[in-house]
Amino acid sequence: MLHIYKTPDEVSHALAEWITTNIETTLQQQDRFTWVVTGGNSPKQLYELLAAAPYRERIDWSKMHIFWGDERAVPFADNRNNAKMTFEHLLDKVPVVREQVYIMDTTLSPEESAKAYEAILHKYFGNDGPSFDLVLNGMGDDGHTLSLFPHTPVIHEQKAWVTSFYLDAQQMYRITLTAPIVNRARKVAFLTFGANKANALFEVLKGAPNIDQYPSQIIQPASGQLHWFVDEAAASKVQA
Ligand SMILES: O=C1O[C@H](COP(=O)(O)O)[C@@H](O)[C@H](O)[C@H]1O
Repeated sequence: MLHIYKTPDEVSHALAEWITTNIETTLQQQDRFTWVVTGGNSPKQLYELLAAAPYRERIDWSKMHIFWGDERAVPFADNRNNAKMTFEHLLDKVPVVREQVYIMDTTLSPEESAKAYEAILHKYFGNDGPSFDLVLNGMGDDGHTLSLFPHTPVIHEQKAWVTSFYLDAQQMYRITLTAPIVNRARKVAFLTFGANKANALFEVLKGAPNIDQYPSQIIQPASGQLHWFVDEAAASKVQA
């Protein structure tokens, strides 16, 4: 489902409301909510909104269990670290239970970190694999999501739940959930805005299948819902 709003500000507000309502509704039926958060720049305003009234009070943070979709293999103190950004804009400001926050450990080697995160998921969800209540994704200008970058083998990973690889273009290791695990989620929401994403959004939603060029195309929940929250600038080619 495509949700289009005029400005990035409106997108962030609408998504804050949507996420909060989802959490409230889900927690009427179960006692925990598992949320995979995204990194990058796009979610900063959304996270600030969720950390403030009225959303902060509407969410039962004691029942929130937080995971990451991907991580840049840099120390936690590095500004590029996705977990650091999430703490600064959201988690440090809400009464989340620290033991229910599962960061990708970048003190380990990328390979060990991926294995350790997979072990965490096995322990938490059992061997059948996770089925997260919500996965929040971003999409880069190049159509990547999570750390599934164009023309990288991780796009096709079927066995591992979490994997790592060296991203030549950024001279950095990445750690990422793989597509099959994300596609088991009950709901996946993309947050995407800005004219620089218009081409990728068009190709992902309307273009011919080409997951190597536009990895976001691979995110198709098997039995869950897929939502795109975008602004008019990002949607300009889709709407034309
Ligand atoms: O590198 C990354 O980029 C994507 C997209 O970020 P955005 O700021 O352009 O929305 C992000 O979803 C991912 O977590 C991050 O590692």
